[in-house]
This record gives sequence, structure tokens and C-alpha cells, in this order.
Amino acid sequence: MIDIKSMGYVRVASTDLEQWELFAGKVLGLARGRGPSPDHQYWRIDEVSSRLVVFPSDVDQLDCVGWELADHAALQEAREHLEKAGIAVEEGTREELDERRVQELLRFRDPFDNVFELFHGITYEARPVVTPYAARFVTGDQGMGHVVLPVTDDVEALRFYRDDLGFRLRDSMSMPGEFVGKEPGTKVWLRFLGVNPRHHSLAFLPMPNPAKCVHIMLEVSALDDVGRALERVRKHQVPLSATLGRHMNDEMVSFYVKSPAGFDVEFGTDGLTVDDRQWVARESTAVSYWGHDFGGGS
Ligand SMILES: Cc1ccc(O)c(O)c1CC[C@@H]1C(=O)CC[C@]2(C)C(=O)CC[C@@H]12
Ligand SMILES: [Fe+2]
Repeated sequence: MIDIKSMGYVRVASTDLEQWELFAGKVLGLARGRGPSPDHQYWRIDEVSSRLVVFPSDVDQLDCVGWELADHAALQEAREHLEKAGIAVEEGTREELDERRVQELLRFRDPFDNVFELFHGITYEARPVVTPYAARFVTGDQGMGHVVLPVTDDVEALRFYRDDLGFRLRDSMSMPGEFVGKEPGTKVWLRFLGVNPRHHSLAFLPMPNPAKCVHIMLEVSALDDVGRALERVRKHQVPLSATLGRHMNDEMVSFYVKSPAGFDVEFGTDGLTVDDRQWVARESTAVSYWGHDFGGGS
């Protein structure tokens, strides 16, 4: 068994750290975090020393997502489970542990080359987080937010994330195959999976993507913080990928903005929390109750 508790951190490779400085600090309103490399950007949204790391590279893409486990025993169990499933696991080096400020780390790839890291023992700060526009981010047992990863085979992806990694299916949504370049008349599946009360921590879209990520989602505690962020998006003229809307499956009110990495950041509030003892996985029949115009609303 792998007992992932929550989404812990995101690492992003960037050709333009200056653009990320503006985007993460002034647009999203994240707080400066702490870390060992002077040329990396460490961004904080809660007590964890850093949740988003942007580091210099010759590519713009998602590097990996880190998932938090309880302790050494849980990570050991995960390692054995992955090895039994025939998944090649790499140990974190001393440098990697120091850079992420975790006690122990292992790394593997999903069948679509998305990089997963499992860790325990991340550092947290004594100083309360003070974000530049006073937004409070919703984390705690719901983790950092959610991530939507690109896959090429929705059947294999569900099998892998559910049966090999232990994510629980929370909702499904179908799309016409032609939307992702498949035969007209076929269907492809978006699946939304969770590991904690957050409705989904991981979702996938069956369509390859050069940024290696469809979006990451950050949740704030108040609608006003979403509205203020939307105003900063306009002020800095960052491209909006989808207008404000309320999702059907997790009931979140959010907008989507294009990050310098090419993937979107979904910025939302009021997401649904679920309890696995009561929850039944269903199929949502629309992206949203209202809004979320992915044409940009222009
Ligand atoms: C449908 C949905 C429910 C909850 C979410 O948090 C969420 O991000 C979505 C949208 C997923 C998806 C996307 O992010 C990229 C553009 C997509 C593929 C669409 O055009 C429809 C669904 C969208
Ligand atoms: Fe999302």
C-alpha cells in the first residue's frame, strides 16, 4: 500500500526566472520561501518552507510534483509496493534532500513520463506566512492544491494512479475523442482522484502537453482573494486561460491564468471536501455550473 497524505510541492523548470518573479509574487500573490540555492525561487503559501520551487533551466515545464507521506515506515512501505509493481525507484541524493528540505525522498515516473516524488519530513517555519496581498491559502490536511497531468492512455492512467499509487477515484468526466485528436465518435476520460478531504489532488487529461502539466490549482479561503487576484492578472496583462466559473464536480469557483511555464494555474476558492466513508464516485456531465470560458471570454 502507498499511503499518500497530500500534494506537498511542485518544482518548475524555467528559462525566465524574472517572469516567474512577477507571476508568482505579484500576480498569484505568493510569499517568499526559504531554500538553499541562491539562484532558485522558493515560494511559500503556508507554514511549509517552500511549496513552489522555480529553478533555472533551458526548458519551461513542470519538473515534478512531491507527495507527502507520514513517516519513514510509510515511505518504506511505498518503496516495497512500487518495486513489487515493477516501477523503477530512485533514491533522493543528499543534495536533493537538502534542496527540498525533506528527510527522505524517492522518485519514479508514471507510464507517461510524469515525475513523482514521495517524501516525508519536510521543514516548516516558525514565522507565520505573510502573503503580499493578505490572501490565505487553503492547505493543511488538503495539501498544496491539485495538479492535472497529461497522459496518453486514460485506461492505463486510471489503473496506475488508483491501483499502483492508491489514489481514490472521486469523479469522472468524458470528452469527445476528436477534442484530443482521436477518432470522432470515441470518448476519452478525465478522471479526478483524491487522497484526503480535497475533492481531487490529482486529475488527468488524455492529451500530450509540452509543459508536462495541464494546470496546478491553488485554493484561497475567500472569494475576495480570487477577485483581487483576477484584477492583478488584468493589471499585469497576463493571459487568462479561462474566465471565472464554478466547477460542477468540486464546486470550486476559480479562474485559470497562463503561467510562464506554459501550463495554467487555477486560482480558486470554496472547493468541496469529501469523506471517503460517504463519498460515491459519479460522472459529471459538464465542466462547470457557470463560467469557465476556455476561449478566454473575449
Ligand atoms: C472539469 C474540471 C473540474 C474540476 C477542475 O479542477 C478542473 O480543473 C476541471 C477542468 C479540467 C480541464 C482543464 O483543466 C483543461 C481544459 C479542459 C480540458 C477543457 O477544455 C474542459 C475541461 C478542462
Ligand atoms: Fe483544476
